[in-house]
Parts: sequence; structure tokens; C-alpha cells
Amino acid sequence: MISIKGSLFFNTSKNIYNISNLRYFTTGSSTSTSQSKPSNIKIYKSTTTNALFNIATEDWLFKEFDTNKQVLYLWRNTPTVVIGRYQNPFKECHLQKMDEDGVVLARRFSGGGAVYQDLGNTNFTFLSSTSTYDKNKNTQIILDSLKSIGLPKPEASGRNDILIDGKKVSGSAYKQSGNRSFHHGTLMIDVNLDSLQKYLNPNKDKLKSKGITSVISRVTNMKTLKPNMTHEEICDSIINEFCKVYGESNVEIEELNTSDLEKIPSLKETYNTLKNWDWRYGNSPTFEHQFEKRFDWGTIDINMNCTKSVIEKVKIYSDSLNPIMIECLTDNLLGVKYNKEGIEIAIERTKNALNNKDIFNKTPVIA
Ligand SMILES: Nc1ncnc2c1ncn2[C@@H]1O[C@H](COP(=O)(O)OC(=O)CCCC[C@@H]2CCSS2)[C@@H](O)[C@H]1O
Repeated sequence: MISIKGSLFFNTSKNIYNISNLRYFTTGSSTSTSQSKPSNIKIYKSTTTNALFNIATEDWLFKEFDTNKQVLYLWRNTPTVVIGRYQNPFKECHLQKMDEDGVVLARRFSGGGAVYQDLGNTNFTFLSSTSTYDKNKNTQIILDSLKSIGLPKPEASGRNDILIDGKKVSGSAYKQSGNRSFHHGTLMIDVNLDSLQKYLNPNKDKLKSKGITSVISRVTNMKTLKPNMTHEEICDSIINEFCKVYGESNVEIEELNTSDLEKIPSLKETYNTLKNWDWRYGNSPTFEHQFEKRFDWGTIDINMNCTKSVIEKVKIYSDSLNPIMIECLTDNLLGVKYNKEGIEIAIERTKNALNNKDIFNKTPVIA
């Protein structure tokens, strides 16, 4: 068996198991073993379904992986909308519904559009040196792994997608920095399509934003074509194809989980950044939002310009007989965050300034 020094950082259980004719073992910290021949690949699998941890781990791997190796990382998340690095979540997702239902918003480091994920979605990441990075080779590994478990005619389409029967089952995105590159993608096995519809692409025609707009596609779950398909099955199949392509028959799979946060300070730092409002929402391109809200005392037509998701300019038109209240609200909206709490703060300040009259019976819905 080819064995590789275990990472000094991780502390996971060591299991040996077989997939097809390959022999794998999962390993953790200091489980170093004798080395007969250095391997040119490395495989990681997250046993945690926390999207922010998994994306932070991907970034940590990206910065730390041995560029002499080809690296594969497999992971999946509980319900999350993952937006691209340069996207505006206020435009791409229905943040209010996500909030109500406990769906996480994550902003990743790669470009591209917004996807909805839950445990019915498997993610893969291929990391390699930029000089050996080969997107087509990676895509072929995924296509072959789908074929080998019996999925009919998966095909690469356009720059980013894998389709079956003309419907998207996988979307990809990329990142490169110096001699480090990665290519990651989704695999829709059994994603809740009602949720996908519910949380993505709200009708925000009045929100004008710079930045990247998602490319809406017709999607399908592979489980409709292969009813017994599972996350474990597709992971094993990808591992098989990956090993085959790089000529390895015994590999180490390192399992990762949130206990690593306490062992790797830079991982924890990235995790904390990813959790932060400033990264997830604040990092949005500038945008303008116009909406109307009717109260029993009249209608307001609000026009806002936001930078870093903070309201920077406001113009309110109203048929209210109380222009002072409108001026006061305009002033109080300036500088607050473009979210429910920000608007509530502005309304509260306006009410206080106007001797607590209950002029706003409900916070205008903005997100
Ligand atoms: N889970 C999932 N998989 C594939 N396609 C999806 C998914 N959810 C939504 N969609 C569809 O893709 C478009 C957006 O397509 P678009 O091409 O704009 O963006 C992408 O595909 C990005 C893929 C990012 C992959 C990363 C890998 C690890 S974490 S996220 C959306 O409007 C839906 O129609």
C-alpha cells in the first residue's frame, strides 16, 4: 500500500475501506505511515455540512496545498445559497424567505452565479498548480464518474455546465492566483427544487445593480434518472476516476471537520470572515433600489443608492401631508445597512424624533 504522511493539522479517525479495486484509508493528524512511493494525488472529504466551514476549508486548501500534487476535495452543505464573489445577494436571492427558513447565505471566492444547495447536492473541487490545471480533464473525470454509475449521456455544455437530456445537473466556477488554481462544481442528486425556486431569482426588477447576474437554467436532479443515487456513491465514483486518471491505486482520504477550526488559526480566520455581514452582504457591488410602500396616511416612493450595502443616497417622494416626517426619514436612512435591521433603526429614530407617533405600522420589506 502506498501511504502518505498524515497532515499534522487534522485529527480524524483512521479507517481503511475499499472502493472497486482501489484501497483507501481515511486518516487524521500524526497518523503518519511508512512511505513506499510518493503519491502525486491527495483527496480530502469534509464530514461537516456547514457551508461556511466547507468554503473556508476550500480556501485554506487552495492556499496550502502541495502544488506538486493533484488534489480533490469533496463536500456538501445543509440548505445554503452560494453566491459568486462579485454578486449582489439582494438581487440574486430572496433573503427574507431565506432568513425565515434558516437558509444560509454564503459568498464564495470564485466568480460566477448563484446556486441553491442542500444535502441532495454534492460539491467537488479540483486543486492543482496553474501549470498543470486542466479544466477539460477535470470535467472528463466528472463525466466518466457519472457514466460509470449508470447515468445516461452526461455532456459538458458551454463554459460551465454539465447537462443530461438538455437539463443542467452541474454548474462550475474557477479561481486562479499565481501558480494555484481550482475548479469547483455542483452535482444535483436530489436537491429540493421547490426551495431552489423559492430562494433564487426573486423578481427584483426595481433593483439595478452592477456585478454578475446568474444565468438561469432548466435544472434536473440525477435521482430522477437513477433513483438510488447517493452522495457516497458519486463521491466514490469520482475518487475512482480521479485515481485512474492519475495512475494511483492506493490513496489516502483525509477527513475534515469543524474541530479543525481550533487547530488551524488561518482556517478559523477565513471562516469568521465568511460569517461576517461585511463579506456576505457588504461586499456587494453598488446598486440602486426603488420601491413603493403604502401606509394609511399616504404612499412613499423610496429611491436608494447603496455602496457596500450601506444606504448612501436617499430620495423619497410622498403624497404625505407631513413633509417633516419624510425629511426626517430620509436623514435617518442615510448611513444605515440595507437590511431589515437597518431600516428598523431608521424608522425607530424617525418615530423618536416625531414623539413616537406610530406612523409606520410595518417595516417596508426590502430584502
Ligand atoms: N445546485 C445547483 N447546481 C446546478 N445548477 C443550479 C443549482 N442551483 C441553481 N442552479 C441553476 O444554475 C443557475 C446559475 O447558474 P450560473 O451559471 O450563473 O452559476 C453557476 O452555475 C455557479 C456554479 C458555482 C459552483 C460552486 C461549486 C461549489 S460551491 S458553488 C441558477 O439560476 C439555477 O438555474
